[in-house]
Amino acid sequence: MEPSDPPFLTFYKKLFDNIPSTKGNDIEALHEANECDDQFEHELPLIDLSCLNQDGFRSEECKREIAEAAQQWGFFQVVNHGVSSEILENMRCEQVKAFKKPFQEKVNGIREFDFLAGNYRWGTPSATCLRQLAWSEAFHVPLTHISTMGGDTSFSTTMKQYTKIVSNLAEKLAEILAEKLGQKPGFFKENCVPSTCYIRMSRYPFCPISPQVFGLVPHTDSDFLTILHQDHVGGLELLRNGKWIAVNPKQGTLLVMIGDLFQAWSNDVYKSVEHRVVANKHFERHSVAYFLCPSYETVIESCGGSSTYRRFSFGEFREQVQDDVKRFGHKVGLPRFVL
Ligand SMILES: O=C(O)CCC(=O)C(=O)O
Ligand SMILES: [Fe+2]
Repeated sequence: MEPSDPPFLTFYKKLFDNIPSTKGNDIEALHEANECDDQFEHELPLIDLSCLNQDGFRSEECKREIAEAAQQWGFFQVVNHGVSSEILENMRCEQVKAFKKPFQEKVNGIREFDFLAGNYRWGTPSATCLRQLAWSEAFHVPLTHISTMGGDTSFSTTMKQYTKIVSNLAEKLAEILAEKLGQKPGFFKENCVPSTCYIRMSRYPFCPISPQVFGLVPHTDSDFLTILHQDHVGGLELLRNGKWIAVNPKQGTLLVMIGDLFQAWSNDVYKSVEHRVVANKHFERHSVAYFLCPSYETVIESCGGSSTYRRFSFGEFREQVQDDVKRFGHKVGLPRFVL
C-alpha cells in the first residue's frame, strides 16, 4: 500500500541534521520552553449557548459572558452550539478517511473531492530550524468549494452539513461581539464571504521526535474568529499571562478563538489569542477549524475611539503575513500595523 504520511524525516532532513545534541541539559531546556501549566485549565470559560434562546435577561447575560471571555481570554468553549454529536462524529470519520489517502494523491489533489494540489499543505516549507517546523498536514477548503462539491458522497454531505451550522454560528457570535461594542448589526453578514471563509481539517501524525517540534507552531489566527473542534487526544495550548495553558478535550464542545482582525476592529478590546499544538509521541490527532474571514477588499479599521492600528484591507494583511513568513520564517501580524 502506498504511504499516506508526509515524509517529514526525509524532506526536512537538513533541519534534523543540524539538531544540537539533545541530551541532558538540552532536553531539559526544551521541556522548559514547552512547559505548560495545567493549573488554570479549569478556569477556561465555558458558555452554554442555549441561554441565547431564553428570556431577555438570560440571553443578555450569555452575551455578556461571551464578550467578557473575548476580552479577557480571546478564547471560550461552547456547548449547546447546534452541531449534533452525530455530525461531529461523521466529520471526524470523513476527515480520518481523507487523510488516509496516499500522500501523493493528497499532494496532487484528491479527484473524488474535486480537491486541487493547493488544498493540501504539510510541514512548513519556510522553516529554517526545527522549532519552525509544523509536524502536521491539513486540507484548506474554502466555503465556495464546499457548496459546489458534486455528488452525494458521505464526504460532501457531511462537509456541507457541518459548515452550514458552523458558519451560521460564527456569524452569530461575531454579531454578538459587535453588538457588545455598541455596533450596528450587519457588518459580518455583509463582508464575510464564502470565497474567503474556509475550513481547515488538520491531522497531527504521532511524532517520534516530540518535543523537538510542534504539531503547530505558536501563532494567532488571521481572521475575525475561529471555531475549532478537536478530537479526544489533546495538545492544543493557549497563552495567557505569559503561561501556556492546555485546552483539554471535552466531548461535544466547540472552541472559539478571537483572531487578529477582531482585535484590530475592536481596537484591542477583544484579544487575538496566541495558541499552539504540541506534537504527541504516541497518538495521532485530528481537528477541524472554521475561519471567519472578510473579502480581501474589506477595510479593517477600529470601530470606535482613536485607533492603535492604521486602516488596512484584509488582502493587504494577508500579503504582509505571507511576506513576513517568507522573509523571517514566522508571521509578525498586527504589530506591523501599529500607528
Ligand atoms: O488543531 C488545533 O487544535 C489548532 C488548529 C489551529 O490553530 C489552526 O488551524 O490555526
Ligand atoms: Fe490557529
